[in-house]
Amino acid sequence: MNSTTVDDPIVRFSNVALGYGDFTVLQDIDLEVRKGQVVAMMGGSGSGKTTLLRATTGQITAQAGTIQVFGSNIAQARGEKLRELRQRMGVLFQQGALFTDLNVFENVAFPLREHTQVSEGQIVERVLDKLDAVGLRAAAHLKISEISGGMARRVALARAVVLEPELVLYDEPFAGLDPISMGITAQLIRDLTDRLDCASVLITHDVAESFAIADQVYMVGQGKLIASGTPATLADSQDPYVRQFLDGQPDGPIAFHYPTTPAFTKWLGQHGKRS
Ligand SMILES: Nc1ncnc2c1ncn2[C@@H]1O[C@H](COP(=O)(O)OP(=O)(O)OP(=O)(O)O)[C@@H](O)[C@H]1O
Repeated sequence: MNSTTVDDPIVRFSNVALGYGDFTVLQDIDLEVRKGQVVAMMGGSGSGKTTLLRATTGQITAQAGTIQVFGSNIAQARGEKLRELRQRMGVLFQQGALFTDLNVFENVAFPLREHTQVSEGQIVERVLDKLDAVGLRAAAHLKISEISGGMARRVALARAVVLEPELVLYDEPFAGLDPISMGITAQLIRDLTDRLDCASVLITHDVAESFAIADQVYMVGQGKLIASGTPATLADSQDPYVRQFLDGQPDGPIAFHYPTTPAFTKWLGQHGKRS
């Protein structure tokens, strides 16, 4: 069994192609995520960010190339091995749905009760510690209906890290938040990464928030990796795609039209038309 050493990246994509059926969304992807890093994976709508996240968790397998997570080829991991790899990851989904019939404390305690045998005393300690990290220790007793949307996001964040994962994946962590909550969430992600010494991957299109906390940025578009580097390097880039994305310009190389896929061509053919 492979296992990571200090120098190994936590996630490594080598010449990876990803897609669905005969539709390839992204190809020639090389990327690395290392311990202690916050890595932002950015790109326009439909560019393949969520697809990258699904590939990292092993929900989809690469059409080409290899994806290593914690030193293991995720495509070859099955059953117990896949479960073990996934237990080392925390995922914060965009709709980080909380259990509305449980209070804040019980929501965060849930993964501990499900996946560990730790004592009740340990549960109280660990849950309060994570709630403290997101500034909600004193909200432990509240019902989910009694907290705001921004607070709910922080509870979901505490729940995503309560098992102290080595890798945390955030799917659009800033979506739908007001500017202040966005800034707080970004800083929380940075602080939690440093505090747990884990790696964090953000799937996002929010430039300001992710650039403020990321060590490394990967930008996807036009079916490939368009740019990678530190936020400062990307901010200086003159690449037209990078500029259009960072400056939010409506006109530029980023396509407005959804690309024609084999599945669409087939569908069109069934309607007596050609693309
Ligand atoms: N299950 C699926 N089956 C077929 N095609 C899919 C599937 N999921 C996503 N796609 C396609 O893959 C491409 C990339 O989608 P993805 O969700 O990864 O983009 P994204 O960058 O996360 O977009 P957004 O920011 O809008 O959420 C899109 O063209 C999408 O239609």
